[in-house]
Formats: sequence, structure tokens, C-alpha cells
Amino acid sequence: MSLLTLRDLTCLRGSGPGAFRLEIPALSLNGGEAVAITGPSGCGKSTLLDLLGLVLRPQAGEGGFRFDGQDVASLWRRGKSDILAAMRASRIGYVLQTGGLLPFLSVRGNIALSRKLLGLPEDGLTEALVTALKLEPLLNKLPRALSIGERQRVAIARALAHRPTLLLADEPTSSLDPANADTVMTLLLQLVTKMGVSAMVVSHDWALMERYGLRRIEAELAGGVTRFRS
Ligand SMILES: Nc1ncnc2c1ncn2[C@@H]1O[C@H](COP(=O)(O)OP(=O)(O)OP(=O)(O)O)[C@@H](O)[C@H]1O
Repeated sequence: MSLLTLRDLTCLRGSGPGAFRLEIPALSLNGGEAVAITGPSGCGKSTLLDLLGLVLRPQAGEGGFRFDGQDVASLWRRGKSDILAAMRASRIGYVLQTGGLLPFLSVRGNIALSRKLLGLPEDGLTEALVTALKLEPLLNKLPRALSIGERQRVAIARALAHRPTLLLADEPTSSLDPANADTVMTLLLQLVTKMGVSAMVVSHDWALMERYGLRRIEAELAGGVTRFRS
């Protein structure tokens, strides 16, 4: 069953003649499915994630954008930023290239934050994520005292702790050495599969992503415009 469907959408990054233009003729993602978004540097992969993460608004027009039973295109059109912010906080988890952890919170605090902000009661998930990602010895440390690989494992726990419907991961292993990258990517994909969370993983390295058996959504570049379709 479809979790996400986009049809005939355009979005712009920046303004004026220098703005970057992204077009999405048709793109969909099923519940529990994991896909890889691939393409060269600067083609618009992060821009696509920002659109899917309800951060970047689509251009006004006739295009369709449905996510988790909601008409997102209509919410943007009607300026319903409070509903979009609530959806973003509760249904989306984001893993950035370099962790994006809050530097003044411990590992424990970073992982707990999203559940705390949403007022979710403890249900054992945080503990399960800490165990699966081998984070017990790190819980009281600040992010600056962690290796890059440890930071990425914490970032994955933080992104999944509130049980989102969709995990967006932007080059989550590109700053790691190959062995660490494989460990972290394998853990990420095992967790989303186990939790039934859908995932979109951005990578410029299709050869690497292919090994994990993900469906591919590839950038098509023509006439200064990037198109993603699936
Ligand atoms: N504020 C802005 N104004 C205009 N263009 C922008 C702005 N921010 C980014 N861009 C352009 O948007 C395009 C898409 O950027 P984006 O970060 O989405 O690409 P990417 O595929 O994720 O790149 P990378 O793989 O290098 O991270 C790039 O050409 C970039 O130069």
C-alpha cells in the first residue's frame, strides 16, 4: 500500500534566474519499503529529501503530494504550517550526513529528545535501539566525544526513537571508512525492516547501494532541470 505519492510536482531552491529547479513527474513509496535516491553531486538529492521531509514547499499548481493519508499539496496551498510541522515531528525521522546531533545534549538526551517533545510514554523502543546500535557505553557522552561512526549510530537511534513512518537519510555513511559504512548501513536497514518503517536513503554511490538490494530512484538531468521519477 502506498505511503507516499507525488505527481507532477515542481520545487525551486533559491530564487530568481539562478534558482535550482527540481521536477517530479511521478514518484511513490510503499509502506515498509526502502529505496535509494542516487545521482551526481548537486543534482538535487538533498532538495528532494527536503521536499519529502515537508521542509521545502512545492510550487503552487496542480501537482499531487500525498503522505500517510494526508493531502500535503493542499496543506501547503492552504498555509497549514502548524499541521505540516506536527506531521514532520511525529512521522518523519532524519539522518544527516554528519549526524546533526545537538552538541549540548548527551547521547541519551539526543535520543530521548523527539519522544520528549511529542510527549510519548516509554515503550521499550529506545532501549531496543540502544542495544541494537550498541550505544550503552556512550549514553552519557557528548557528541564531540564520539567517533564519526558512533555519531552516525546515535543519529539513527535518534531518527527512529519516535517511531516515524518515514526515515529520510542523506548520505548517512559517506563520512565513514568502507567497513564502518557497511556496518552502519546494514544496521540502519535492519532496523527499518524490523520496525516496518519506510526509508529513502540518498547516495551518490549506486554500486554501494545496489549491494543492499534497494529499489533505485535515479536523477535524470536534462536542460538544466533535474527530474526524479519511479
Ligand atoms: N539557496 C540556493 N539557491 C540556489 N541554488 C541552490 C541553493 N541551495 C542549493 N542550491 C543548488 O541546488 C542544487 C541541488 O542541491 P542539492 O544539495 O539538493 O544537491 P545534492 O544532489 O544533494 O548534492 P550533493 O550530492 O553534493 O550533496 C545544487 O546545484 C545547488 O548548487
